[in-house]
Amino acid sequence: MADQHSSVATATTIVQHVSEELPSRYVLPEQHRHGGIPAGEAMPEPLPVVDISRLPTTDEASKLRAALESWGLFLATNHGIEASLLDALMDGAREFFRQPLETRQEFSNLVDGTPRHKGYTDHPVLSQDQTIDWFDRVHLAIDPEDERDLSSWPRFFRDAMLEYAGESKKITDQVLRAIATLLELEEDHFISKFTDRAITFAAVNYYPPCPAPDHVFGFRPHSDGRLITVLLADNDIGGLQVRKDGRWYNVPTKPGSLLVFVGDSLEIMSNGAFKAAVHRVVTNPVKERISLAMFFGVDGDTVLEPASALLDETRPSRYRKMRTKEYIQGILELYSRYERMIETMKI
Ligand SMILES: O=C(O)CCC(=O)C(=O)O
Ligand SMILES: [Fe+2]
Repeated sequence: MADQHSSVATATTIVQHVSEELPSRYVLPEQHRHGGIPAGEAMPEPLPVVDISRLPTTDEASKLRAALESWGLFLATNHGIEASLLDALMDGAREFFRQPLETRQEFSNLVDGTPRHKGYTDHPVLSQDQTIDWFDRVHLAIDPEDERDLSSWPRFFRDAMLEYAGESKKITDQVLRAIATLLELEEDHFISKFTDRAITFAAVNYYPPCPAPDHVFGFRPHSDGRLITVLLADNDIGGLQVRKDGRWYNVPTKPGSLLVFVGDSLEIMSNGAFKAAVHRVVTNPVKERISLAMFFGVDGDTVLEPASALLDETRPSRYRKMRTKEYIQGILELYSRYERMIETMKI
């Protein structure tokens, strides 16, 4: 999420020392508490499932449309990625987070004390008085390729991650082709924007057990900034929730499948036809949880704006234009105040 991180003790470290009392910087201000009830509701209908291998067919494309219109999120099946690769990623991630702090810090995001948007960190902190969420993460720059810096990736999941990055990009391309077709745009409308400077990031998230789940967020409510997020979520433990009409619903997982989210950039480019999924993670008092998010975005200089073919006199632009890098910077600034950048873009 953020480009800046602090060097304070991580949630993982804190949880080893604190059993009942939370350090105050994790404790949510009263107005942001989730009603003291971290449990979300069961979805009123099953989470839509899209068979990626059937996506070019109109049947499957209409399922995709329904999924995007109702939740901005769906479960992707038959995506072509071997279950063994997904398992290797999860196992590698789990192994990394089980290492002593010393080992984890070999991959720190700090270079001479200065945070970068790569490496191992506790939750992004923009100011010292901001509350933070109960998770640690490893950020990896995947694209552009010249920023990849493989030697700095934790060996525990390096090879699996590299393979997975390529495979999940194929899913993203298939989904974006189908979405362009649904919007009656050229099939390559979105993927033609993935130039060799396009940005792909991976985040490996770790939520340690939390002694007070109703006083913290695992990950505060947000939508992802890029076009598409492909998420590999822990099958053993829930916690991810999505918001719809002001209510929070538990997102189910399915072994072998992936979750695909619409991000803010796609919401803007589709002129709001498909809205970004607002989601959050709640913690568990006894179980740890791991997820792996792959964010696919356009390059920083690309202007985010609705596709011109979607605009005419009767369908005006519903969003202001902004360069991607400024948009992402805006997300980071508003994040500390629990606000969403996309709201400031609406006309
Ligand atoms: O942990 C999860 O399930 C979601 C993570 C997430 O929302 C993110 O990395 O942006
Ligand atoms: Fe997210």
